[in-house]
Amino acid sequence: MINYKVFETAEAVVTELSEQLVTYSQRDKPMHISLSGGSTPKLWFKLLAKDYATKVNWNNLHFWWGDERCVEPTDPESNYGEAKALLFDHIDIDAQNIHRILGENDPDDETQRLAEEICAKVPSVNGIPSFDWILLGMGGDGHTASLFPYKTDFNEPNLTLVAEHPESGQLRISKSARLLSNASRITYLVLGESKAQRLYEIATHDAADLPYPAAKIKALKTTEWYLDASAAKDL
Ligand SMILES: O=C1O[C@H](COP(=O)(O)O)[C@@H](O)[C@H](O)[C@H]1O
Repeated sequence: MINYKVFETAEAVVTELSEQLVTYSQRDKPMHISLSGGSTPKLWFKLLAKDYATKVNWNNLHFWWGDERCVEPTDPESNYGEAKALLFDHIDIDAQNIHRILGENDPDDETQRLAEEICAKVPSVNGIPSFDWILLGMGGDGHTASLFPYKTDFNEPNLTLVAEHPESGQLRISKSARLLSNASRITYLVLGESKAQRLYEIATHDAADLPYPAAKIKALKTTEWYLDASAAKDL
């Protein structure tokens, strides 16, 4: 049974996520949170910068990313660059709490460096690092992070990998399915009508019968889908 949380508007979705971020930030230990890229989280970042800058205990949170495009951090395609412009430039957070993927570096070297940084900083469960909360998006083709349909090895033993966008050929660095699945909690954040058909397909088929990484990757404890009414219209 897929765990859907449907809200009337996109604003209501990101308000709920913001309140949960406040709660995470009040825990008695540092929390490791992995952000999604692409366009969907922009609304959330803007709301956090506007209304939550002083409500969140930012320095109890460590931010990571599910994936990054192999571009400079100043490139409009950079997932980190977008989060920096919309959120991190507007809040008081220590630079050491922001663990960006260095998309400008050699992808193989960066993949290795990133895995080492994750192992050094994120507490392990079952022998590998376990993020407290991973936010993931879903592309219109069913990809998540930079794990693409028909291109993803779900048994990949490494924690991080280099991926290639199937259409543009753009190189990406991504957490592997193994690392994503070892999170305590995964929240898929999916907004807008353009994702409705893919969501319907996921809702009406066994994940095993679908090629979509977003349908297959689940966390250790909680996997849930935060949707606005437009995205959920066919469910
Ligand atoms: O390329 C990517 O796509 C997905 C979905 O992006 P969106 O623009 O449809 O929200 C995103 O989750 C991933 O991090 C990103 O690099």
